[in-house]
Amino acid sequence: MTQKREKLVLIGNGMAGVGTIEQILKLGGNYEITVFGSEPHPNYNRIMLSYVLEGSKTVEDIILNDLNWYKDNGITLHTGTTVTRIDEASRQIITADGMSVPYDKVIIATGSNSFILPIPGSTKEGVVGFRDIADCDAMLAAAKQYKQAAVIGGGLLGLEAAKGLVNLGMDVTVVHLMEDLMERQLDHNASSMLQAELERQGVKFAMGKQTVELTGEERVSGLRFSDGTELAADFVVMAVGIKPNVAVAAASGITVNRGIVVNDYLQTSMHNVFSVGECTEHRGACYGLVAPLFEQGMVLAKHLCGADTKPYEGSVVSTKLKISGVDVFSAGEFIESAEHTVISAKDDWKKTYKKILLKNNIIVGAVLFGDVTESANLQKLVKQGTEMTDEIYAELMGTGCCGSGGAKKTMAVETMADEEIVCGCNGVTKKAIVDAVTENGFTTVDEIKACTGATRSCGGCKPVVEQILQFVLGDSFQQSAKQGICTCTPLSRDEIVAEITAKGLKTTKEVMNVLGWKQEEGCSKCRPAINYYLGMIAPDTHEDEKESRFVNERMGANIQKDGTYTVIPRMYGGVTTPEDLKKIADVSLKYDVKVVKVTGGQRLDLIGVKKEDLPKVWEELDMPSGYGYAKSLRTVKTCVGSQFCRFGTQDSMGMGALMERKYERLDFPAKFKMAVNGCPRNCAESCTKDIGIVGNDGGWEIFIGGNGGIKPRIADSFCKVKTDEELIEVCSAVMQYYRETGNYLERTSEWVERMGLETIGAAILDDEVNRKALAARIDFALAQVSDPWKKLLKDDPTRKALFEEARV
Ligand SMILES: Cc1cc2nc3c(=O)[nH]c(=O)nc-3n(C[C@H](O)[C@H](O)[C@H](O)COP(=O)(O)OP(=O)(O)OC[C@H]3O[C@@H](n4cnc5c(N)ncnc54)[C@H](O)[C@@H]3O)c2cc1C
Ligand SMILES: NC(=O)c1ccc[n+]([C@@H]2O[C@H](COP(=O)([O-])OP(=O)(O)OC[C@H]3O[C@@H](n4cnc5c(N)ncnc54)[C@H](O)[C@@H]3O)[C@@H](O)[C@H]2O)c1
Ligand code: SF4
Ligand code: FES
Repeated sequence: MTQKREKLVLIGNGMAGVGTIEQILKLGGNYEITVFGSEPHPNYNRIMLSYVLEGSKTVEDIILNDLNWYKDNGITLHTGTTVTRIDEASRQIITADGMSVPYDKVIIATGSNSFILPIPGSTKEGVVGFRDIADCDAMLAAAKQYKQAAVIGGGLLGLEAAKGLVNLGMDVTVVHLMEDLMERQLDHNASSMLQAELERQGVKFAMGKQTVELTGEERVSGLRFSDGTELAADFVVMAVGIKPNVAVAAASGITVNRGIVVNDYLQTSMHNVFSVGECTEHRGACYGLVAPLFEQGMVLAKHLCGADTKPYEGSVVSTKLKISGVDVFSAGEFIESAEHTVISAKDDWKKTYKKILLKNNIIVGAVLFGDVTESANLQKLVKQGTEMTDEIYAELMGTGCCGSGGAKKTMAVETMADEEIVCGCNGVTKKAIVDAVTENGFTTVDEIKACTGATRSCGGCKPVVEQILQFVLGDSFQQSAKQGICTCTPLSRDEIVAEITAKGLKTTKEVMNVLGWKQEEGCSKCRPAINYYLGMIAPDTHEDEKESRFVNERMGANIQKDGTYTVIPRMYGGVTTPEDLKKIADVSLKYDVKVVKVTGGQRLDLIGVKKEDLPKVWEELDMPSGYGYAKSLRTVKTCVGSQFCRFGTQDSMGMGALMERKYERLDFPAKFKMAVNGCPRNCAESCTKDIGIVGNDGGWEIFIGGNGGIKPRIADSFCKVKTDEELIEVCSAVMQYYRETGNYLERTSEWVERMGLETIGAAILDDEVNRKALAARIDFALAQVSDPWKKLLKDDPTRKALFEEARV
């Protein structure tokens, strides 16, 4: 006779609750599981909402367990269903919509709610917290319609929200109560360095301000502060902390304080009812970060499965701000007092800061800014209450002899317990990583990420994951530690390019075969990259492999949400003629183009062309493609310049058109944008372009490495030239050097940072022979390119296969 399974009900479908269920499943717990969640989504990674807002991830990307996972594990899931109370007498869970479900055991994991300041105006339209997908959607929508945002609260959440809104194009002011940002994690030094860096990235600050009212009619229009000053804002995000959500527990008669009170085995005051996550109060502490929640979940899962477990004794927390270009870390105690011994180093030139606090020679806390390479190590030392020694000091402060660091670091992971969580964001233990190496043969961080989830969120655990790999793989680590371009190969980009050149490899298949790819067919990461490298190395003989290109490049147009495409005809230098405009209008009317949009690069974008109409549209336009989809020169934006403008000293329109004609159609590692301006007023915004050109001092100034996208970067001034010929030679050399040394998909903004401006200058400005050779090589490559549409329109079979049959 089979044993009757106990009914386990989870209230709260968030990271802590579902993390516990995952552990129970791993331990083979024999439960019939039901999950209730108020949100309409399956379990997702709340941490990554900051990336959704920033635009680097979508909601789909952050789903941790999709609906199939629940089904596959026999879990009954009720989304969009709020539990109101637990009826102990009848052992039933009662929901707001009248459902009652029997239980044997219950886990409450209802998380927290955003704390909304109880001030007049806080319920006005345009005021949100930042907690869930719905809040994130509200912020994304507001950014499209409104421009002036205020984020109240300069903690972790407020700063990540502010940076996200800046990326969305809003003018953002962080309003902070204290004089120091993140005062719960950072000391004054780190805090001011952080503020300076964020100001550089476009965030504004109003410090030491207490908001007493949100003004406006129905919609918020501003903030009023206690000192009588005001700030205009048509959108307000409250990020002033969280409030544990104890509603279900309180309504059920369970003891609550700030959170739901539990003992060391996560038991509440009600028999058979447990609690984990942000809603929980353990030994007087409520946590607001995921690492402690996973630690709680691990103890509870073992307890519920009858496995041996130590009691939960509390957690030491550490934080990492998820804003690119801002490296800040804090763990344990961070404000010094008389009982502390302080070790610190501040470097105003490198903009780095390190502070370590000792109490009776035990490492009790640390703050890092700028260089966080020691963060994982420090986190562990603080957590274990390690005594400071000469060796550890040398390791942390970089004063030891070189060569011994690696060994010491692996010693640190060697002493780590198997069950210790390495990746706080995803609850991955040391054992899970070791198993992924020993049982599955994985050898790289990427493979560990795909298998276990470690490093998938904030990335803060990557150094420890690397150290574990080093520890388990020993001598063979060096070979695998260098990251391949994808999981199909341990070879780096440079090694692949060298092998292709040395062995004269001709096709992606050949490269994969000869260089021993783990997956015969490669993957979507390596195939387009190799196709690019092959074309860059042998522009005259390489046969472009359409099947290795991304869909937009195969189709020669950008696919849209609704499955239609956009068509961008080339307009050299952003200049057109009445005849071309008429052609565009006629074709748009004939093929029912829904919207004609002027792009940021001064082109016309015909949006909503059906796939089967694409060849006819191009045929009838009879204009070159603007390559709006390609990893090649997109546009050369120009200002009016000396032909018409009163200030113009150079012919920017003429030079822009010349440049666009010269460099169009050639493949680059990533998309490439240019601008040409007639004078330093810079109306066509050279500073955010891969190459920006500005008429200056009777000649031209060349800027490189600018970017206005997700990771904005102001271009660096590269050099000044006197003549048009010099201008073209330098631009040609920069482009070819980028083509030859850039990683596939690496924008020039990243390339300049990686290579260093000095290296690029040495290769191009200081070495005339090399400059001329680079310029000659790009001319040779340019001589091989042709209009793809002209070719395609004559190639019936390809045209049919691409545009008239179902697959793309
Ligand atoms: C934007 C953002 C970024 C963050 N970044 C980080 C980070 O980088 N690092 C870090 O460690 N932490 C970060 N955090 C905090 C982290 O996300 C939380 O600590 C963690 O998600 C809490 O998990 P939880 O399961 O306890 O609560 P939650 O994730 O809040 O889950 C609780 C769930 O229960 C549901 N629920 C509540 N009441 C009921 C009810 N009565 N019936 C049914 N369902 C109910 C809620 O709708 C919710 O879905 C971030 C938080 C946010 C908002
Ligand atoms: N990278 C990360 O680890 C990360 C990112 C986002 C959120 N989170 C977590 O999410 C939770 C919420 O984050 P949070 O930043 O809102 O909480 P928080 O409590 O860490 O910070 C709130 C901040 O708001 C300030 N504040 C309070 N009242 C204010 C007022 N009236 N006006 C202006 N400022 C005021 C406080 O001084 C404090 O610095 C926290 O638990 C946090 O740890 C973590
Ligand atoms: S950048 Fe100078 S030349 Fe060009 S339009 Fe502006 S003011 Fe005129
Ligand atoms: S600790 Fe954040 S991804 Fe691992």
